[in-house]
Amino acid sequence: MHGLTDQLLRVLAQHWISVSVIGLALWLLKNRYHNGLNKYPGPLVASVTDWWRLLDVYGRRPEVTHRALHRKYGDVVRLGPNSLSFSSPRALKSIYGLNKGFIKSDFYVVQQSVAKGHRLPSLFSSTDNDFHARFRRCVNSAFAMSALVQYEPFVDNTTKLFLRRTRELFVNNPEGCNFTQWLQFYAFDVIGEITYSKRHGFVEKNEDIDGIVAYLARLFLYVAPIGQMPFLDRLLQKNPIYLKLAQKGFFDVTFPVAKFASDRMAERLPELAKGVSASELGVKSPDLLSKFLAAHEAHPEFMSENLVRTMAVSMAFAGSETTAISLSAVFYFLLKNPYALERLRGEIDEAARSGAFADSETGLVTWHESQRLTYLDACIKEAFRLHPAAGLPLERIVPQQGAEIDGHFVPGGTIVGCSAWLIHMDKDIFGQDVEAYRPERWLPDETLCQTESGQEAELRRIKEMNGTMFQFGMGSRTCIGKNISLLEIYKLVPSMLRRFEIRLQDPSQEWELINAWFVKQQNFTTTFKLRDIVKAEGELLATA
Ligand code: HEM
Repeated sequence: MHGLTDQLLRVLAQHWISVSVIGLALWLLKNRYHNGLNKYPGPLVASVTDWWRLLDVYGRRPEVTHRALHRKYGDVVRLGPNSLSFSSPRALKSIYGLNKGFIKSDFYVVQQSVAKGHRLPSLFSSTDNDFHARFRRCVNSAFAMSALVQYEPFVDNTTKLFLRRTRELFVNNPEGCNFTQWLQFYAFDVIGEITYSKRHGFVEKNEDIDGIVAYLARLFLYVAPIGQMPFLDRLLQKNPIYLKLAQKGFFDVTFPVAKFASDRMAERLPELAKGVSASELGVKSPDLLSKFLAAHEAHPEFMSENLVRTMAVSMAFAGSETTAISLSAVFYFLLKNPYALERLRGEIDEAARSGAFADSETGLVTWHESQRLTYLDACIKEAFRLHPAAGLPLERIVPQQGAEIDGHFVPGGTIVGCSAWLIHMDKDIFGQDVEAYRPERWLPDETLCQTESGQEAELRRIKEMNGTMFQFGMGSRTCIGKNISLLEIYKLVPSMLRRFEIRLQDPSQEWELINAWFVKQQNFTTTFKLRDIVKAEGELLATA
């Protein structure tokens, strides 16, 4: 026996290079034929190793690659040994439909934050469906459409401040404004105010408070590629040795937003324990933190203080960059398409003249007022369609028994996903000119509405487009903050257009995109001039 082992070791020592090459070849072959996924087309290298997709995402424009691959290979593309991308809206219900048993992949685990060496699964990053369902039930009502009325005063405060600061800092300033960053400052302050009744102070100071924006940008640049091979995270940021040392207090890498959340909780918890009500504490209208704390009181066995903190921090993580990117997209496409800007401004001015807006001093538009602006709605939807914030497939793992997706049986354990960057390009749903910015696609075509059947067909077409939009995800993990972000966007865009003449500093310049999970715009510099706010006709007569 010993003789045989010695002989084997001697052969290995002599031929280690050939043995390694054969081992590697076998491993690559195993990957290639894994679970029978070799029948799906895609780049050869992608089928044998996840390094292909890691490097692609590291290149910062994976959505461009994904589009090119689907154009070449069709509706299903293999992006890794165990990973498939689906581009047809037909796949959405199978993957994201309720009670289908799919779970989020480890891509999301890489996004879990760590506090004192312990991982903190959040509503966003948890891969446990039962934990998620319980968590979501505890906090869902805080995000309902009916709760929006309570948050509008918070959004109003920050929006008025934003309008004032834009005037002070950027009107007639030849240096222009880094608009994406400025909108991100806005989104951070709104979320701060809605969550804690307190802003971080980005807009007041026009600076990246505590380096939060820069921290988030670095974080996403890390999680996007590393999330393609999540085991690397256990060697890097979530290395067990590092986590152990952090538990023992050798490091404290608390994210500045987590510190802000902890400080606000520390202000409230002892007082609430003494029976002091939120309003006595100066919380004007119920903010998100007071709702999360109420959930903690109602379900102390589940909704721990830690979960309250995690939820508060998630608001900034999930709700600032995404909203700022979407706002930037709305403005950018308008500025690049003067006919659309003209038409939208016409709609807003017309509404102002007819007395549709209560405020003619600051230019602020209420949520309710914004809902009557149909062309505004079309411009926002078209920007969402052409520039969805999330730039990667929303990965899910197929349940053990396998599943039928868009006519294909996919074995259990396979990672599958759809990206809004592909879904929104479906010509059958959105029209042959999907590449073009055309807000009119969201409005009934008057020439086709001459007959009742024509009108019905137009309404059906628009309903189908609305039902296919994927910028907020779908199903049980759909964006919980959707209504809050819509509140911000539908108010800010018309308010800014009433108040300012906004121009691209260099009209010929295109923005640059960086897809680090969220597709952030760079090089989007604008200039501002003050506009006279259009007043209601009745108001003009009264002052004449
Ligand atoms: C235009 C702005 C926004 C966009 C485009 C957006 C996009 C998304 C998407 C695509 C998902 C689903 C991710 C997945 O299935 O993998 C999601 C989930 C989520 N979003 Fe948003 N989001 C936006 C604004 C917000 C805001 C303002 C908040 C907080 C106030 C927020 C909080 C969350 C949370 C907590 C989740 C996880 C929900 C769950 O798994 O139950 N988002 N968002």
